[in-house]
Amino acid sequence: MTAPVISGHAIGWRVGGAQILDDVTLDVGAGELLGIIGPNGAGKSSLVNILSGVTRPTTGAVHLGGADVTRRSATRRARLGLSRSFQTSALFDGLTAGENVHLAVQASGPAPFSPFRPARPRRDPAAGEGVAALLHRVRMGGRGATLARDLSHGDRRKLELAMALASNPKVLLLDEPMAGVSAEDVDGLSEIIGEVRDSGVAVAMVEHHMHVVLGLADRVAVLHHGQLLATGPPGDVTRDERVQQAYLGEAL
Ligand SMILES: Nc1ncnc2c1ncn2[C@@H]1O[C@H](COP(=O)(O)OP(=O)(O)OP(=O)(O)O)[C@@H](O)[C@H]1O
Repeated sequence: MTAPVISGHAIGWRVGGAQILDDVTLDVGAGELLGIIGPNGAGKSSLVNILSGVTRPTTGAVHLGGADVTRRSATRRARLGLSRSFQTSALFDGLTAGENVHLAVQASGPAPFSPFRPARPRRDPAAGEGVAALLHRVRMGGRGATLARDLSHGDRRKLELAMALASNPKVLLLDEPMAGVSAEDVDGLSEIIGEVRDSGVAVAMVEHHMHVVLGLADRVAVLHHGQLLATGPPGDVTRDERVQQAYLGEAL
C-alpha cells in the first residue's frame, strides 16, 4: 500500500464519564476506500468527526498528508485537502443544484467567501473543477437548474457528494452517504464513489448498507463499543468470529 494520506493513531474520546472511542488506529492511502462499519452507537460518526477536526480527541493523534493535524481546526484540515459529508443534509433547499455547487466551489477557493463572485475553478488546474463538471461527475449534468428541495433523496445525496468534491480533495470522509436512498440510487452512488477512489482520493466511508461496503471497500474497519474489532479486506473481516458476534447474527 502507498503511504497513508490520513491516519488516526490510538484515538480515544471521553465525554462525561463515557469512553466513546478507545485506542482506535487506522489509516487510508491514496486511491483506497476504507469502509467503517459497526452496530449503532459504535462510535463511527464520532471517529469521522475526530478525523475531520469537528471534535478533538481526548488522546491520540490525527495525521493528514504526513503532518500532525490533531490540534488543527476543521477549516485548516479542509485547506490541507480534507473534505467530508454529513449524515444530515447540508443543502440550501431554496437554491438550485447548480447554485449549491457554485457556493461549494467558491467556499473552497483561497479568496474570502462572497455570494456575488462567480464560481470558477482556481487557476491551479489541480485545485478545482467547474460547477458543470462537478454535476456531470455525479451524473447530475441535466439537473443544475432544479431547486434542491425538488430533487429526489438520491439526487440530494449525489449533490452533497459534488459539493464535497468541489475542493478537489485528497481525502474524502463520507458519513452514511446512502442513508435512506432507493436501491437504484445506492448502485449509482456506489459507482460514483468508486470512481472517486479510482481517481486517487483516499476515501473513508461509514455506511450501513453492508453489501455496498463489502463490495466497494478495499479494506473494512469494524468498530464495536468504541473499539476497533478488526481491520482488513472485506472477506477476512466478515469471517472474523468477533465481528460476527458483534453483529449477533445480522447479515454480514
Ligand atoms: N457529543 C456527545 N456527547 C455525549 N455522547 C455522545 C456524543 N456524541 C456521541 N455520543 C455517544 O457516543 C456513542 C457513539 O455515537 P456515534 O454517533 O459516534 O455512533 P455511530 O456508530 O455513528 O452510530 P450510528 O450508526 O447510530 O450513527 C453513542 O452512544 C452516542 O450517544
